[in-house]
Amino acid sequence: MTSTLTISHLTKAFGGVKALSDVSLAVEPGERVALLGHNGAGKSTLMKVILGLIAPDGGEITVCGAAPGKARSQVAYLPENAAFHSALTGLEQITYYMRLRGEPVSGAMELLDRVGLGHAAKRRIGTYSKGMRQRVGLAQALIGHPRLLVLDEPTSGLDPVSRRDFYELLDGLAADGASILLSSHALTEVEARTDRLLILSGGRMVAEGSLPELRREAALPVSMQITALNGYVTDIMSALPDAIRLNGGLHLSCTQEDKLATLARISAMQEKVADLEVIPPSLEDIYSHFSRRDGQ
Ligand SMILES: Nc1ncnc2c1ncn2[C@@H]1O[C@H](COP(=O)(O)OP(=O)(O)OP(=O)(O)O)[C@@H](O)[C@H]1O
Repeated sequence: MTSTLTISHLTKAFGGVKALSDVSLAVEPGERVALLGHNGAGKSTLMKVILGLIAPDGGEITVCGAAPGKARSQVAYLPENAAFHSALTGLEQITYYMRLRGEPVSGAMELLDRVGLGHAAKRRIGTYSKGMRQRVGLAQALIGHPRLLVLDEPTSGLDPVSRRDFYELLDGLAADGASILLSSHALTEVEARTDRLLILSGGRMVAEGSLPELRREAALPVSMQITALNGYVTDIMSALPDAIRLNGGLHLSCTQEDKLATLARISAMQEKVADLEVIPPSLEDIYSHFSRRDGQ
């Protein structure tokens, strides 16, 4: 299978600021990849290089088998705050973009239906909500069946239902073979809705993989919340010397290696335990772990 996007050893500096250092990655057809990173990590710079808007200082990049910019007709971009002319209707806006891209405008209404805007197609964009404007942006990005969609924080400012609808649309595009690269600060959301996470920190790719892979690599401690049956707190604390009293229960943190042995010790006291909750490290914990590792 030929990758839709391949990047190897990419570097880009602005004056003394290294925006990208030795970044390598590949995105396959049908893959949904999330690009995470703190403010200034290099996400927008990477997207601009992919789109051919700025040239890298070093390294190699191929987009749909061509140099960035050469494959523009196969690449769609949705900026974080897509701006539209408020006096145009949704239908006029999409028709206009279709003409610019040399696409038959007869498909404009179908495209608006696809992003859930059919009912408002003939209303001025100035009367649209933020979520509706974001859908216009997505409809515009879908013109011409792009093979790669580059989306800059596409769901920021959207309500939960609009976010879910948005990701369902992306799922359909990915199922049809499109590759999706989206940046986000909404960690929990991308954990559930993408295939792979990339974490940039200070211009370097500090982690890459599915959440279970990153979780394993980070090997962060697991938390356990134990609720003792009446009168047994002291017994449990003497059997588990690392446990502390917290929020009316007992809290224990142990390494991934010790997890099963600790669970076995708790289970041996089951007549004294009312409840046990095992809390794995959150995506925020994993994200901070990798970002910190790079000195952030
Ligand atoms: N045109 C430019 N001139 C000078 N410095 C720049 C330029 N573009 C980006 N930078 C710097 O490069 C670094 C990476 O910026 P970039 O915009 O790629 O980060 P980002 O991860 O997209 O951040 P955010 O989440 O805030 O959008 C930052 O230190 C930024 O100040």
